Amino acid sequence: MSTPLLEIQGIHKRFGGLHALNDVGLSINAGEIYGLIGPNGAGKTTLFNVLTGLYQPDEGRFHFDGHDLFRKKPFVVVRSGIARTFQNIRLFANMTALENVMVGQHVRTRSGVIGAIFRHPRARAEEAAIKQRARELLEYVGIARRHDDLARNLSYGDQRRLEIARALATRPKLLALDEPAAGMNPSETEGLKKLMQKIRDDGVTILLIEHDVKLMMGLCDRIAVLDYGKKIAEGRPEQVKCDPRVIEAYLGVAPE
Ligand SMILES: Nc1ncnc2c1ncn2[C@@H]1O[C@H](COP(=O)(O)OP(=O)(O)OP(=O)(O)O)[C@@H](O)[C@H]1O
Repeated sequence: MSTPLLEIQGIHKRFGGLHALNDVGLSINAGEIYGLIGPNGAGKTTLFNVLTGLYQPDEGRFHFDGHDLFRKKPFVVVRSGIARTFQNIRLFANMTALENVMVGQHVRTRSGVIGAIFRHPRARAEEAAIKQRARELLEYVGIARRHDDLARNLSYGDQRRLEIARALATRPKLLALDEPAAGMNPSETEGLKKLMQKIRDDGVTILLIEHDVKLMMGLCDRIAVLDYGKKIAEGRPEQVKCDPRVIEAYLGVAPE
């Protein structure tokens, strides 16, 4: 069997007396769309924050693509190939769509943000390449026509797409999406589903938090279910939706 792209074991995260993640382990294979579901407060975003270096876990093991990422800083995690979006959109509201994506690429440039500001010749050449790539990414996520618009003027669905473009700009192997369909109408959600499938088909593994159970069941290869900080089930969608612990904790009734 091939080595998983991401493997965590025995992850614990406590906030004072609250045990937000309690012995959580999972492994994600390259090329999967892996879903994370669970009731509000189950620990899903906390797990994302641990996986992206925003929170330091108290215990556990965390390996990604040959790197030991346990308690590593966010920039180390990004450079190792994990990018994410946030539950509450975090764009640079007063920058254009194009500029938002260009910022995402600076983690991979040789001259970095400072070099770009002082406009060294090498930085200028890099900047042109970055701009070109940013245009391609906007095209890829389907919002090329909005490249000169300020991020705050984009529709909600387009802002979500822009966040994905910015995350892809870091050239991730794993893209972690925190509730990307929240607030979307059914046709926007359908479009987003197609975009996620395209991203996966182009070689990027996806870890996804979503409350839209229908979307998750139709999209994910495997799903893990968290409840009160513990993983209570994991498997293919059709297995998970019939699991009595999942029905009791989360689904209430079995979905059709
Ligand atoms: N920085 C923090 N300080 C204290 N408690 C926190 C912190 N972050 C999360 N928690 C708590 O940890 C628990 C898990 O929260 P988390 O946001 O991970 O849940 P979630 O499954 O993502 O929920 P939702 O579906 O509502 O987004 C909650 O009880 C939350 O209040």
